[in-house]
Amino acid sequence: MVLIESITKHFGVNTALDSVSLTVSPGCIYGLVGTNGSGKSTLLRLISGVYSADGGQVTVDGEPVFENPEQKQKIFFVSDDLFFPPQATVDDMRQFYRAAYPRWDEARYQRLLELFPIGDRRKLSSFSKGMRRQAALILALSCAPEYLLLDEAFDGLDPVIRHAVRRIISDMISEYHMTVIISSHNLRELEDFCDRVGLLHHGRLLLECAVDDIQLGFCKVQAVFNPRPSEKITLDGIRILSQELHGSVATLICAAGEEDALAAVNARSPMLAEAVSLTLEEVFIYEMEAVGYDYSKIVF
Ligand SMILES: Nc1ncnc2c1ncn2[C@@H]1O[C@H](COP(=O)(O)OP(=O)(O)OP(=O)(O)O)[C@@H](O)[C@H]1O
Repeated sequence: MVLIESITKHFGVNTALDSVSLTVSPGCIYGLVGTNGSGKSTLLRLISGVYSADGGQVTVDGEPVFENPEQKQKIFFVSDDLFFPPQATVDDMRQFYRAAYPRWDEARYQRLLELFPIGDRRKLSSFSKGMRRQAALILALSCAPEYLLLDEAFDGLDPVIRHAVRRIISDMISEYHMTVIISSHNLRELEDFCDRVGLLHHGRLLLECAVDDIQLGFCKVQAVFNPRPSEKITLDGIRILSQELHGSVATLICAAGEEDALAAVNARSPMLAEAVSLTLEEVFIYEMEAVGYDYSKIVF
């Protein structure tokens, strides 16, 4: 289990993470989403023990990771900014990781090389961006880590490879009791892939929930009012993330399930009201608008 308790990280005067707490349960695929510079990579680096925290603590299975080589053997971090030694081939990296990770799975490595035939004798520096990503993922999965941390790791992979990698990871979770934390801006992909998501903005955790609960926790209600409301609509006990009024039709984005939101809207006696669920991407955009991160009205 990954336990993050009130973690804070500063870079000079810049606060990259501000008292973030969350728990990632074993066997979970946890998606980290957020605006650019919101602290996703910093959080992954703290979990993997690359950085030490300035406040709070991160533990993996009850132990800190920073300067703890034994704990680090359980964790594989695929950075968004891949680094390989300039002359290295995939085979060189295999030898390096095989020595570093006790659960290295040679049969899986060979199988992955057959599936993704990038060649293990060519210099990694001669690979395309997508091929380098494939190499990093082949090596990461062959290490069979207990905790796999992926920082925008599917970036640059073609759709077929992305799909294949997602399937392999899902299979490995049960086979190796693996836990995955992945950051990405591809919310559609995370929605299909993850069990839970955390939404970061300016170093703070704005939202944390199970992906299945998004449908229970958010919806869009469209309602026709006659007469047209003269003021902003408020609903008893329901947070409205965004609202628009076009003529007599109001569109309300509510932080509530469809049933509760409809009941609250119907209490205002509209002529007609209906609710639809939201995607993760819509929840992301409306939550961001609610905290002033709103580019929707910009016109060039
Ligand atoms: N090594 C560093 N030195 C100084 N500042 C840093 C460093 N790493 C991150 N930061 C700052 O910390 C904040 C969070 O950065 P981070 O890379 O964690 O964001 P992110 O959510 O991964 O962003 P993106 O989605 O753009 O990749 C940013 O303001 C960034 O400038």
